Amino acid sequence: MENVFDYEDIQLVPAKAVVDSRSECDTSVEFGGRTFKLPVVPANMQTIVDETIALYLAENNYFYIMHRFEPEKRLEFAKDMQARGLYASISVGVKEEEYTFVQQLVDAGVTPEYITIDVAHGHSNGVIKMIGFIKKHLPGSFVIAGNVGTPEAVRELEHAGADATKVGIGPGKVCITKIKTGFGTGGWQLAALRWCAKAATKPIIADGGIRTHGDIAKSVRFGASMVMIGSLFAGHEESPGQTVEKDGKLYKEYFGSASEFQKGEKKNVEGKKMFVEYRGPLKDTLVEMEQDLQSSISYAGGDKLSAIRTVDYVIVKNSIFNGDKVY
Ligand SMILES: NC(=O)C1=CN([C@@H]2O[C@H](COP(=O)(O)OP(=O)(O)OC[C@H]3O[C@@H](n4cnc5c(N)ncnc54)[C@H](OP(=O)(O)O)[C@@H]3O)[C@@H](O)[C@H]2O)C=CC1
Ligand SMILES: Nc1nc2c(ncn2[C@@H]2O[C@H](COP(=O)(O)O)[C@@H](O)[C@H]2O)c(=O)[nH]1
Repeated sequence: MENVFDYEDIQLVPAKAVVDSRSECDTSVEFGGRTFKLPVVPANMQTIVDETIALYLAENNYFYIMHRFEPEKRLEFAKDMQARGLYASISVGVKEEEYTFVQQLVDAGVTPEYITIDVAHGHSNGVIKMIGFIKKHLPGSFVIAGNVGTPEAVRELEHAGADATKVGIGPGKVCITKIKTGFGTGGWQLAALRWCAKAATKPIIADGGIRTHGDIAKSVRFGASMVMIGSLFAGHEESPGQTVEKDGKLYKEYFGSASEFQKGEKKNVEGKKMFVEYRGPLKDTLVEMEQDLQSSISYAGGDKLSAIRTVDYVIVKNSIFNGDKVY
């Protein structure tokens, strides 16, 4: 693979504006038959999303994916969202009990609008089998499968019936997969996204490694329909992680789904726990993301998200921050 780069190595090249105000730019995206305000989804992790946040996001036309770490709550959650006239979007794993859970959904007559198969190594027979099972028994669900990091994996999961694939092995902020195993897309996530997107015939979710709002535009440029973000969503008032105070400053807990903390045991640990700075209300960040993306669209010379997909870019190799910090 030639041209290996990551988010900080790329700058998008401005084109002449066609709008008189950034507010004219439309950041909405169609994904799985619905239109959402932003091409952004908070990570399906226990310190990022809970029932309250999922409800807020669905009610306000944002995409969400509920995590799978309180498995017994999922059926009622899906029923409750649909009873409110909202879409249900849940996660599953691939172990035997997850087949029982999918069967429970079928027996209860509940078809979640979105089901995400959420495992570390998505290019596997276990995931292919689960895609087939869901597609057979809940054909109305839009199935997102991951995580993967190669075009072969994207093709194979699409071929198995996945409606979208999720790309990103190890670029996450609380990820230690790259250190513990030597594998993954950490350090070249944007190039991996581009590589996978070239092979994809269905939407791709870019997952992990987003450190600034500009990285959302870059993900869209390199083929993402949706961008999954953990760390930038961890520090909010509503974020489910614990709030702690240190030297008069507030922080929120953020831990990996494969951390010892999440698993409750030291077995195949590929994640860590950290604290991120408190950032205030979630809705303020969502508004700021929308405004920043509107600005990106205007720099792309258009008034819709699709304008970003074709802009020129340059490779600037790790130099754009020059020691500056964004937050
Ligand atoms: N995006 C990323 O880079 C990563 C994300 N994660 C997140 O951590 C959580 C836990 O993930 P995961 O451990 O997969 O979930 P599970 O513990 O539910 O494991 C899923 C199944 O896949 C098997 N499995 C896990 N890793 C591999 C592998 N490398 N090769 C073959 N089989 C494997 C497991 O068996 P067994 O445990 O016996 O091996 C198990 O049967 C998920 O939310 C996932 O998204 C974790 C690591 C990387
Ligand atoms: N290798 C691991 N990756 C993990 C773990 N828990 C979650 N994740 C992935 O990280 C992204 C979020 O990344 P961020 O850079 O936006 O913070 C998340 O969506 C998962 O794909 C883990 O324990 N190990």
